[in-house]
Amino acid sequence: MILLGIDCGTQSTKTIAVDGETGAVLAVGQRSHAFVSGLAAEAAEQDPRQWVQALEESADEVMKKLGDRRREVAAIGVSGQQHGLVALDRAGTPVRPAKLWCDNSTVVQCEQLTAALGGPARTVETVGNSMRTGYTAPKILWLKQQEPENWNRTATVLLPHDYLNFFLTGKARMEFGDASGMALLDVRNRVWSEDAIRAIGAELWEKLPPLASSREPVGELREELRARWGLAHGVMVSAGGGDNMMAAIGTGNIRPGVVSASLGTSGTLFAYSSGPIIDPTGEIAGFCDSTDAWLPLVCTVNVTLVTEHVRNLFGWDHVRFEAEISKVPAGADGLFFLPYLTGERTPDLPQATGALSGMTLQNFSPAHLARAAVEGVTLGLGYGLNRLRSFGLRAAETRLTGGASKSAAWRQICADVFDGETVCLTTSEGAAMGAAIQAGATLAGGTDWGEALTSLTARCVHIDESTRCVPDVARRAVYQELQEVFSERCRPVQR
Ligand SMILES: Nc1ncnc2c1ncn2[C@@H]1O[C@H](COP(=O)(O)OP(=O)(O)O)[C@@H](O)[C@H]1O
Ligand SMILES: O=C(CO)[C@@H](O)[C@H](O)COP(=O)(O)O
Repeated sequence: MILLGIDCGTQSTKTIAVDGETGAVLAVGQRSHAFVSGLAAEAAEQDPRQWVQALEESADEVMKKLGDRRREVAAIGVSGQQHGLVALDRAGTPVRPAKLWCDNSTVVQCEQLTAALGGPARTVETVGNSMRTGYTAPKILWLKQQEPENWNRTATVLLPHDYLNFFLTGKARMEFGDASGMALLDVRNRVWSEDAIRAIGAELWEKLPPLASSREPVGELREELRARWGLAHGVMVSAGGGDNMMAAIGTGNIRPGVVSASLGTSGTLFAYSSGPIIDPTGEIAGFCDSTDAWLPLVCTVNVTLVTEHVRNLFGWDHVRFEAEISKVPAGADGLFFLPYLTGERTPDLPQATGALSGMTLQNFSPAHLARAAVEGVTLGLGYGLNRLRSFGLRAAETRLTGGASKSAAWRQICADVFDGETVCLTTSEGAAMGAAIQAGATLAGGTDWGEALTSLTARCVHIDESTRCVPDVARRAVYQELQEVFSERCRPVQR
């Protein structure tokens, strides 16, 4: 039995084929997507049709590598960047590009929705989350206010992974995990919040697809795609979920006592919880996971968007970037980079800008700037980790996944900043792996679902001991001091 996991991240879509018996990754395919260009600085959009093309082409690549074994593909799971607004017309065509999780153009709509729900505290009470520009509810209100014609043409509102499920099966549906990131779901009870929907407009009810358990399959793969990829009949598509929900599964974060961090375009830290975790400040997102439990999570927007920007400024490849940051000591000889190049979600600073300080003739160099950038974004994650820890969400080690977890120097900086060991899994594609595992559990179905999830995770998810990093006493002391400097300089917005 072969399971396909597809992860539509912000920068690319990856498809992996996993042997359901041995847990081995048999093939990987990847295609990039781009942001829409020429938008205002605070906007971030992508054309959902690019995701479809990237899915098709990355899956084509995987099928080619699988050869005759493609006939063993039994199920597909889809993971997707969270929160993006995909608005479809009656024919199932996007009415406009998708506004993404890192789009900060909805500050006004966040304020309006927060006021309509009775203020910040009542908002968190109602949906388990505060209104953040990253979430979907303010994007929906923005569409209604700014583009009424597109809003009137919108028949169905979906999230990125739901849209890909729709492409694969022809069925529009949402599941609890990704839906919890809309700030429209009462996350405690996993039902739509009537108050939140009323705050946008009653017509939204008709535009929301059915909402179901993350354990329920969406349907069967469409015949046209089955034939294109040369698969057997009856390939099942599972519910899938947001990329962090899927990365939780793909890093073995399906029981209490595990903390994972994803270093993708965004930085996220999350932990499985058997009950809802609601942070009155909204800094910890009170998300559901995609196994019908919960996934308290902290997300920072400025991670590889910042380090890639610096890397590109100097025209370095990743090997050179790694070498440059490795030759600068912890603390970058006093150069401090507050990394808010694109606003920030945690803390709630959607209109923040970045800052460099402590420059001297000695430290104002490309290598120092690169090191300070990595340190700045990692301190941003450290701020979030401390918040999770204050809610008792702790682990002996942090499991790292996502593109930047391939950097050994960055992994060590994480261990030193987090003051705890870090380790990677044998595949850095945690979200795609989680999607494949969820697909396998859904094949087992019914009362066997949980057991199948556990045994598949045991077969497929393995710690790579060669990547383990242990905090160094001297560097840890440097970063503890810098973590305090960081907390002083980032001031959350008071609403
Ligand atoms: N060796 C590396 N060192 C640092 N960053 C890396 C390395 N390899 C990949 N990355 C970064 O990882 C990011 C992509 O990670 P990924 O998890 O695929 O993101 P997403 O899912 O958001 O598209 C890119 O910004 C890329 O620069
Ligand atoms: O907004 C969030 C989490 O709340 C982001 O984590 C997105 O889900 C994008 O993920 P990556 O593309 O960075 O993996």
